Amino acid sequence: MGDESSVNKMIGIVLAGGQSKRFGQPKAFAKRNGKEFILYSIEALQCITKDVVVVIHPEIDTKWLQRNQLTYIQDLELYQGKGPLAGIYSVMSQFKSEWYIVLPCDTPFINAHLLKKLQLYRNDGCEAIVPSVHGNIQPLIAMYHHRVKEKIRWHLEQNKLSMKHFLPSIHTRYVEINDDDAFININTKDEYDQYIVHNNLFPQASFSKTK
Ligand SMILES: Nc1nc2c(ncn2[C@@H]2O[C@H](COP(=O)(O)OP(=O)(O)OP(=O)(O)O)[C@@H](O)[C@H]2O)c(=O)[nH]1
Repeated sequence: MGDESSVNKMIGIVLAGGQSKRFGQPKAFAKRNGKEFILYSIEALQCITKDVVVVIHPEIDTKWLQRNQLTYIQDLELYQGKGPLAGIYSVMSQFKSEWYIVLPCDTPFINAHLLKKLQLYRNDGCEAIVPSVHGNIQPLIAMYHHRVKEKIRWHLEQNKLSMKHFLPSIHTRYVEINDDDAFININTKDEYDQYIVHNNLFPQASFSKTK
């Protein structure tokens, strides 16, 4: 991955460095239709780019990742525990690319079609392309230009870790997307029962507000 030119290159990032506290076990490996949640994210990204990096929590068992021949790292030590910005920065600082396309590990209804829509805006001169669904922005299902790397570092250093506060500091293009199910993320066992076990999707679905 490292020695190709970074121009026009796209790297996929799967954020799996969270603690899954509300879920009670690593939600990346919870399953929908027999398939791990994280694999839905990986496969959607693989439709866009062959270069996908998974950023894992230190306690995740890596055997599954190795079996599936996936590239994975942990958050840089300095920024561990600092949330999604730490994951994005950790990949940006180790894998060179022009653009990075980010997904969380807990959106098992995600699809590549949505990601392809975001890509259409990458020549707009913007630094981030972020979907909005019924007014809820989704910065963890988004694209970031390599230019924002140092700004992310600054936010990490200042402990300004909220994505919602980070986005206004860069040139962000918001894209309204109405594929409601694609944005469903699973945080709790109740949500797992509702969306996965009972397949109780939109219009009942509610979208997690970004921290
Ligand atoms: N690399 C990295 N990813 C993170 C970090 N914190 C959260 N994420 C990921 O960001 C996504 C959204 O995070 P949350 O929904 O809050 O997940 P979580 O932190 O595991 O869940 P809780 O512990 O219940 O808050 C998930 O895919 C997480 O794995 C982090 O510090 N580093």
